[in-house]
Amino acid sequence: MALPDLGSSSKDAPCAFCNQPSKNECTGCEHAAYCSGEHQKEHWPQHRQKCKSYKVLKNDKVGRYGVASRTLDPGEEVLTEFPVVVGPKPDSYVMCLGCYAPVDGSTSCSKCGWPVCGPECEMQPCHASAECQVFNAAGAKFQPVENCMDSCPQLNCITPLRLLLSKETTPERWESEVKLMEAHNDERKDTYIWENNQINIVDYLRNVCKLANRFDEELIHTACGILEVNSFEVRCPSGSAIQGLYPQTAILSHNCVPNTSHCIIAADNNKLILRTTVKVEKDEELFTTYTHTLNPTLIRREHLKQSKFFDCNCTRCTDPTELGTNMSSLKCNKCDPGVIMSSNPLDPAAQWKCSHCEFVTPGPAVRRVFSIIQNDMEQLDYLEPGAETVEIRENLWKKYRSVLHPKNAFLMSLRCSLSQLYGRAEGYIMEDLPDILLERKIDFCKDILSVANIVEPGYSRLRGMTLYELHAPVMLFARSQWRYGEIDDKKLRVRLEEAEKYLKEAVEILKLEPPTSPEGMIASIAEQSLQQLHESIESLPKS
Ligand SMILES: C[S@@+](CC[C@H](N)C(=O)[O-])C[C@H]1O[C@@H](n2cnc3c(N)ncnc32)[C@H](O)[C@@H]1O
Repeated sequence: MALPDLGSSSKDAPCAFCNQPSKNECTGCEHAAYCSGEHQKEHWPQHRQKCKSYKVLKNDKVGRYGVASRTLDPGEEVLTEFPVVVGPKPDSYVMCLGCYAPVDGSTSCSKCGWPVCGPECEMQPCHASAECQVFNAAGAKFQPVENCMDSCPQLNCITPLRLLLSKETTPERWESEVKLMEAHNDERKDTYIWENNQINIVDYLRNVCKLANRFDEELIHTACGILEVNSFEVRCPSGSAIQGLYPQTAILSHNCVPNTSHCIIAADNNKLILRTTVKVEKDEELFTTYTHTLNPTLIRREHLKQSKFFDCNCTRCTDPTELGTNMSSLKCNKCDPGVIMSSNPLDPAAQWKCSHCEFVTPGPAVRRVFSIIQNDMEQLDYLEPGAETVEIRENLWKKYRSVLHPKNAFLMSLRCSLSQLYGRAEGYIMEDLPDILLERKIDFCKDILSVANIVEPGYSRLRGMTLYELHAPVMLFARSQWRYGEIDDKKLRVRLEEAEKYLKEAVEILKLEPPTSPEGMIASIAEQSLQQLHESIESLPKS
């Protein structure tokens, strides 16, 4: 652990731990004092757990934002927080209002008639102490839906209503945290979402639910805006994705290269843990990402503008090469080595130009190409896992590799899914993969890491998962080559040590995930594999 970052202070306050005179003051919390010398080593780790690792500042560009109040190590916990509210996202399918599992509408709450799995779920406080009472008192009925997999706008009022009710039940938290959150009402007023909210949420709550005396129109729209701009996705054990409002974490600004990552522990009342992914120096800004890092700049910026109402001008967005990754670039079909990039990535209308020939094309034409690819990629989400999904992705790969730069973000997304399918999909399980596919999986993982090291560096889930995917084919390919006499014992050891290095780092990253999450479960499998791999390396003849 790094030694303390102590500010020099003229205050002669006693050490917070041993009461001896001290001239040191923690630069993190600005009030605890430390003795110097020997005690420092002992007291610093104790203090580190108590001292707030970030502070909140404000400027005209972003509003509130967070900075590190001392140097933070990679993977260090920045904060933990419980949500003010959780509930369905807008336009979700019909789900139980107690546990959020998908339901078909055949079971409902005995008190209000809205969808729940059964008696246990209707008693869950999130439902029983919130909307259930309102619906019951007002006689607001849930209208049966024809197809339970379709989006159900009736549920759109649930989370805003829960948030509004929290204003009455926990007014301190509303006053000190929620009220300060950005809702972007002025920008949202002209959107179709605002119009839909007016009907499905504002009018519904005020008229059908008879809440007009408790919540005015502006307040309801503000609650909707706070959720739209600030909420995080929460994955439920049932597989449903819902939303949660975490006011401290939501203070962090966006950057397309984040230096933090968070996980949410469903089994611990949806507790969120925010950690750094890389070393963050004192006074450096803490960033999260509001969008998918494996998207090209045009798509990321469009998403941020539409959903969070700002133009991202981060270093990655400003650079036509996306920090040298070429994640936005296309191949030139007029010359061989040419790479096509935007002449101004902050302007969607700017010309895209070839780096080698005279070819130019307008930004909107590139956007149309991206739309076609996005559409193809979205179809992949509806495929059942199986051999066919490998082939469909490989075909898309072939289709786009002549158009896109090899490191383009869309090809990276395809690599991500293929790297996980090779070794798991039907007909492609790890033990049966021929060497050529082991090598393909290795190449995919290495390519993903080459961009992940830049756009999601350090302790990121993307790096952790990719390192885990990489270790197995490296190990199996080495063994296969050794078996056929293509490499000797010495080379085998080198390769297995390489696999061990990947696995070690994967464990280090993934063990920070909740043990019951998919990544946390992989961490524990990886830890066992690491032990076995280590033993198998130890048993090799030493040269
Ligand atoms: C989740 S909130 C972040 C906290 C917010 N700054 C506040 O004061 O409550 C998201 C909003 O912060 C602002 N914001 C965050 N990151 C930004 C960035 N990189 N550039 C400009 N504005 C940003 C935008 O107004 C955005 O809608």
